[in-house]
Amino acid sequence: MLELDEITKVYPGGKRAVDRLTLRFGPGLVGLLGPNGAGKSTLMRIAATVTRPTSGRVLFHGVDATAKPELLRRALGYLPQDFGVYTHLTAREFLAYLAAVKGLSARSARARIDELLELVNLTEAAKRPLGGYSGGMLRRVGIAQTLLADPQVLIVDEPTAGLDPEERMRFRNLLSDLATDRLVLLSTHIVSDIEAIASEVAVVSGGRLRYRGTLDALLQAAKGRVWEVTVRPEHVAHLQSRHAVSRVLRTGDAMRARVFAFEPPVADAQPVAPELEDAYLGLVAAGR
Ligand SMILES: Nc1ncnc2c1ncn2[C@@H]1O[C@H](COP(=O)(O)OP(=O)(O)OP(=O)(O)O)[C@@H](O)[C@H]1O
Repeated sequence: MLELDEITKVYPGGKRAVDRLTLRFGPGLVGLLGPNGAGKSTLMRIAATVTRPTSGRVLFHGVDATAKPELLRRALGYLPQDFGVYTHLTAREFLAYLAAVKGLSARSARARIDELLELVNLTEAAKRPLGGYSGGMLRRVGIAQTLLADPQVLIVDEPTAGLDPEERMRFRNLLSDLATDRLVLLSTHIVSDIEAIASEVAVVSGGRLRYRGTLDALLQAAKGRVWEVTVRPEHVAHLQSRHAVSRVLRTGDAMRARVFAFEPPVADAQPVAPELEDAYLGLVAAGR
C-alpha cells in the first residue's frame, strides 16, 4: 500500500538524517522504533509528504507521492510530534474547524465529529476548552483529527510522549483497534509502546534500517546473547562502554546488569532469556 523506496534525507548543513532506507507497508500496525535522533520524525514527515526527501520516492498504491502527493494526502491522517491546538476552542469547535479546512461539508462533519468524540472517549469533555485538557486527552483530540476523513494510512509520531501509564495503555489500545483495517505507522523510542500491539517492527538508528520483521523473530535472534552479570558499582560505566546494557539494579553492595553480547561479557555471566528491550538495544548498539 505504502512504500518508502531508497529514501535519503540530507538537511541543509549536511546532516544525513535518513540514509537509503526502503520499507514497504500493508495494513496493520507497524512500530517504527529507534533512539532519539535516529531519523524517525524525518521519515514520518517524508511519508506524510510534509518534507521532501533528498532522493528516493514515496509510493502509494504504486503512485509516486513525491511527484503527485494528492492521492496519498487524501488517504492520510498524520499526528506530528509537536501537534498544537487552539486552547480557547472546545474539542468540538477545534475538530469542526479542521474539518472545514479539509473541505468536509458542515453536515457530514457534525456526524463524523460525534462518532470520533465517542471513539476517543471525549464526548463528555467535548464542550470544554482544550486549554483545560490533560496530555492524554489532547493526544486523543490529535488522533480524532487524523480520522476526520477516515484515512487508509495513519501516521503517528511519538504519540505517547508525556502521557501517564494509564493514558499510555488507553492510547495503545485505541491505535491497535484502528489498525484492523488500515495502516498505522507508529514511531517511538519506547519498546513497551509497541510490544503488545505491533504486528511488525522496523528498527532505525543513525538514519538506517537495522531490522524489519516480527517482534518474535527479533526476540529469537537475541537468544543466547543476553547475560546477567554482577559487578561492583564502579565497573558499571566500563561495562556500558563495551556492551549494550539494558537494565542495572542495585543488589546490596553490588550491581546486577542485563547485557547483550555474543560472548559472556565477564567470566561468571549467567545466560538469561532475552526480552524485547535487550534485543532492541543490542541491535542499536551493533549499528553504532
Ligand atoms: N530541520 C533540521 N535541520 C537539520 N537537522 C535536523 C533537522 N531536523 C532533524 N535534524 C537532525 O536529523 C537527525 C534525525 O532527527 P529526527 O528528528 O528525524 O530523529 P528522531 O528519531 O525523530 O528523534 P527524536 O525522537 O529525538 O525526534 C537528528 O540528528 C536531528 O538533529
